[in-house]
Amino acid sequence: MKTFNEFGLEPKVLRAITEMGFEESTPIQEKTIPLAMEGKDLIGQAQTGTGKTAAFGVPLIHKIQPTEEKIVALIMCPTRELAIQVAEEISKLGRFKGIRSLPIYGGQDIVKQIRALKKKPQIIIGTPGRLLDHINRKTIKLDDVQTVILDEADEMLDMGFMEDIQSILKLVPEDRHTMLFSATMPANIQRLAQQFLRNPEHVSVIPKQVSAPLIQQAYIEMHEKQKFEGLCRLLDMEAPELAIIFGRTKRRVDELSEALQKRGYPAEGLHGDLSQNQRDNVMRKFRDGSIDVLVATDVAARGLDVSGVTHVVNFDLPQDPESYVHRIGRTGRAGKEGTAWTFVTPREIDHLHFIEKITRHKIPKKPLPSLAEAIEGKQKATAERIIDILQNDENHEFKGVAIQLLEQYDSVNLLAAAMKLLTGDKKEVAVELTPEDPLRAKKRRPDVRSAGRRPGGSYGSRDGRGGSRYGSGGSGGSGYGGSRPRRDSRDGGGSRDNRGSDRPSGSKDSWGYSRDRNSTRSRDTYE
Ligand SMILES: Nc1ncnc2c1ncn2[C@@H]1O[C@H](COP(=O)(O)OP(=O)(O)OP(=O)(O)O)[C@@H](O)[C@H]1O
Ligand SMILES: [Mg+2]
Repeated sequence: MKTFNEFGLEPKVLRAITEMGFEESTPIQEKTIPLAMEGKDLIGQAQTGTGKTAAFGVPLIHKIQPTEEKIVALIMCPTRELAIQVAEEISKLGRFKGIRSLPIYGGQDIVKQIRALKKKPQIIIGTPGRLLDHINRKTIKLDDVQTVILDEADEMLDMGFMEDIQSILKLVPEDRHTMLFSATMPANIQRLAQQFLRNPEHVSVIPKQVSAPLIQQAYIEMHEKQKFEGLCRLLDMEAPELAIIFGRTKRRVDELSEALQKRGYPAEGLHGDLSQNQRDNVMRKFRDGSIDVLVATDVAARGLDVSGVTHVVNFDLPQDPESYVHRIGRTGRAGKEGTAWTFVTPREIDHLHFIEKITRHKIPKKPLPSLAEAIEGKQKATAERIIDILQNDENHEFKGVAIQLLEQYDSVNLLAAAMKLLTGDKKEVAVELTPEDPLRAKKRRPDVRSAGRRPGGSYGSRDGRGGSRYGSGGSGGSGYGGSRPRRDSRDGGGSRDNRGSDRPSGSKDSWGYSRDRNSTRSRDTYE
């Protein structure tokens, strides 16, 4: 691999890269940085966690001049958390050069954003809904934008965002430099992308297998009712450093995070119905390790880079193969190993095989961890915690009382009692989750396509204030119909709950399957 010195980058950019701890470039960086520096339009595809952000960030920072007093680059991301994260990386890269960048996303005080915009950032990293708000208020002008980047491009050009992206790109000068990035790039989306790109180069460093190779994958077959106990056993057995558990719906995420807390796991939920403050708090706690378990909808599936995530669990099977690839890609990043478990109910096995087929990776089956394995794992983790304290914390204040106790009791019994307390067994706490319907392959209905319009067409839905991203739609095409029956809001959640989301169209993609847009793919209110 090339070192960053070999790209002809200016010293201030190199210094930032070194400070970030990057030595060699990753394959996608090696391929795209020179092309991007030449100003070539491109589609960059590489596995999750392989440094696509710097692949576009480095050449962008290299190109922009700090003296510029207008917005010259626009990066668009599908979720608020991702916009924040990408903005952070861009700001690190631009720090010595004095490049000003600003994240712009829904849920944040717009007045505050307007104030920050007055400082004349050169790069805006935003979610489409809020960007449009600013464009309409004339607080953001795109007339001078020279570079546009779509991170998670397949998601951004998919039905939910397409209209917004089109409206935004219409306002950017045509002779711009455009780059699209994602780990997945279905052919129909690539075709769509052509309209935004000029003679693009398709840079793909995807080997045979789409999912990242450092992720050990497995599935466990179990009934819906066994899932929660199964998850607790798995968490006990594996003792993750940090884990992300994906649930299908917002309700699921709420119930599951609460249930885990009841059982003594430091868990919190993330989904689009939370306030931005709540979302920020949950992410901050997860990043700093004050919680070990993040329970999330697909809002956390794309792009998020949290170091220390050793495990991903698909508590519910994802709807799309892409979603599977991105979800499990939250672990096994930047050369680290990770483990991904997927829970599959007997009726969903066909759907799992479909995901295997599309991602070209056979997922091995593992048994449900036994109670003995769970206990053993938990005990081992507790022992490790004790040893860790023993080795790192010399002067703790419990020594006096420890000496007293040891004079009165047997040392083994004493330690065993302390460990029992530490292990915090709360198995007796009863929890109940509302069952989810199984996902399964089923015959499609005949082609009944209709336009996918957002109800009301208001931008409000983008900020999680209600309204599904996708209006009513139909299914189209033939072949695989990986959908469940359409789910309506059974718990009064209405369209705020993503379970009613419909996505029209059903064209074949590069992986040779029909994307069923009438599916109830686990969509969240992304911005
Ligand atoms: N050249 C490099 N050397 C070492 N670490 C790197 C390098 N480039 C990026 N990284 C680190 O690798 C991690 C993953 O990078 P990044 O988030 O850009 O991946 P990605 O390809 O965008 O993944 P995803 O498809 O999930 O969005 C980050 O923590 C980043 O700081
Ligand atoms: Mg990324």
